[in-house]
Amino acid sequence: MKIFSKEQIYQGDKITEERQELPASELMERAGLQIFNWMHMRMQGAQVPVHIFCGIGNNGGDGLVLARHLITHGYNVEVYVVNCGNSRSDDFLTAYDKVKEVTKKWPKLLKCENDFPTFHKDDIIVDAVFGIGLNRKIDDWIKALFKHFKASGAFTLSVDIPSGLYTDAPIEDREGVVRANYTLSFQAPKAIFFLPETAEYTAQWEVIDVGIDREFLMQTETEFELISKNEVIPIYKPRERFSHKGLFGHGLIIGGSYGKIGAVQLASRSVLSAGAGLVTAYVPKCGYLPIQTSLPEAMVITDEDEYSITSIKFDLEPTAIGIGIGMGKAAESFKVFKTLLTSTKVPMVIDADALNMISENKELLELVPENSILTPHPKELERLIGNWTDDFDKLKKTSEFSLKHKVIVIIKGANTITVLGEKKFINVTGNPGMSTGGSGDVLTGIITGLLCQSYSPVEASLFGVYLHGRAGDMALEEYGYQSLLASNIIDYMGDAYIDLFKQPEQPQVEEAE
Ligand SMILES: NC(=O)C1=CN([C@@H]2O[C@H](COP(=O)(O)OP(=O)(O)OC[C@H]3O[C@@H](n4cnc5c(N)ncnc54)[C@H](OP(=O)(O)O)[C@@H]3O)[C@@H](O)[C@H]2O)[C@@H](O)CC1
Ligand SMILES: Nc1ncnc2c1ncn2[C@@H]1O[C@H](COP(=O)(O)OP(=O)(O)O)[C@@H](O)[C@H]1O
Ligand SMILES: [K+]
Repeated sequence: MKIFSKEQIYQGDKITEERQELPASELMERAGLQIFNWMHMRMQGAQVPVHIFCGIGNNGGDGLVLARHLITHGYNVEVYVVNCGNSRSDDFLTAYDKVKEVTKKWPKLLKCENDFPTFHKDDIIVDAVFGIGLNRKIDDWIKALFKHFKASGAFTLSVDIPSGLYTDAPIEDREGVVRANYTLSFQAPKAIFFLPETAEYTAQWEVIDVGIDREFLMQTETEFELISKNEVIPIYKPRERFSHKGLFGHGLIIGGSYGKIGAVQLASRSVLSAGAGLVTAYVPKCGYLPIQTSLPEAMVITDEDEYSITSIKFDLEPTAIGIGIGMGKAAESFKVFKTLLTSTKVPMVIDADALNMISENKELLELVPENSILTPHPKELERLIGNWTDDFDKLKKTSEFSLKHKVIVIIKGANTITVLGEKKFINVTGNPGMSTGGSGDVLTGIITGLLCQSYSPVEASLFGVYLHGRAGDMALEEYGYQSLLASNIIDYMGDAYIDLFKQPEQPQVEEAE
């Protein structure tokens, strides 16, 4: 699903109004009606007090249209206009007049803290103060209003985005943002719903279809894209009846050191569970017995050294290589890693200590083969690209890094983001149960296994991250957040594959009437 920028959303509105020859306020009417339908379906006429807080732009206008429908359907509604300036939008004014036609109880004007109403924790707050048009720091009294919402404990529904968040920019004041229990976002979610510094304000979200021009939606290229089942199904390569293991590649996992052989076992097993035909683990001598015993399906090549990787010599032609897990950063390991980078042409996943070696010796970046996949967690990313001021700065610097070195960077975490040049793909699967040692090794193995099966580096990255998270989500149901282990993610890889075609995903949009 595409994620549009603020400018693209305004452009989409304009194009839609022109192409569909819409009367003024029609999109706002659709927006308000859709939100009403959403609430009406859930509330079924319940007389819970609904407090609707409207700004003076179009977000506030949406709130007024909603208020009008709730009032005409007999709901218990209080409407407030948060008087934050003098520039009331035309559509806001139209919506305001229409509310006055259906009730004698006019919206209450709020100008300062003394005007704040009291509400009960069982009431409902609708936040239609600011949408994507927020363009500067909010006044202290509006910040106090948002704190007042939070202190009430009432369920808070935000229209389009939680008020106080910028659509395409970092947060300014963490207290000056509405904490929404639910956000109904028009046409597409916003990138801020998924970034570490802003995701907490949108506990749950849903998309409302206001009927933006389909051609515009299809043809507009976006910087961000959300990757869920619908996006990965077209990537999946079905198996032919007469296929054989030779078609599915041979993965080579290079890593491990004394006490960290398990990482290679996890990654190698993941290569196979992702579907590769063969896997070989390249480990120090001390890894021979553990891997042969715990993973009979794998082949093992050992280094000359007992405890760490000091020479990478193999007489096989791997289809893809995953390197770095549990490898350590010994001087010899660095030397052979450098040699491998200059000599290999096969697609590569570079993780953990291999990333750290690059960070400590930036000249290695010149040698990293084009389209290699780097899989840093945030700490490893910081070592690679330097520190950042906020999420947007981080993504900008990662894009620059990706463009400069022609690599794919997978920023791991909740909502893992795959960065390919300017483009950012946000993954939706995965859960905090996966915050456990070894789950990154599993991801490296899965992506290596997909590269073995002729998935392109970008396909392997997106599909791998999706499957890894999905398997983690399915494992969660059996193990729970605390007890989930990295190896459980591998156990559920089969279910994650089967699940792709099990139930078609329900579209996350409610059709416009
Ligand atoms: N396709 C769609 O997505 C559709 C979108 N629609 C809706 O339109 C919304 C966008 O509407 P919008 O452009 O009017 O902006 P909005 O968010 O109401 O805020 C602007 C107002 O706030 C003010 N203001 C700003 N910052 C401020 C501050 N710090 N402190 C105080 N004031 C501040 C600003 O004042 P000004 O800068 O002009 O002085 C202006 O008055 C969008 O989120 C969605 O809800 C639907 O109606 C139709 C389909
Ligand atoms: N809260 C979370 N939600 C979703 N995925 C998570 C979460 N925490 C961790 N993960 C995933 O688990 C993996 C952890 O990787 P990493 O930190 O490298 O672990 P390790 O080094 O122990 O193997 C990443 O793929 C990350 O996206
Ligand atoms: K809002």
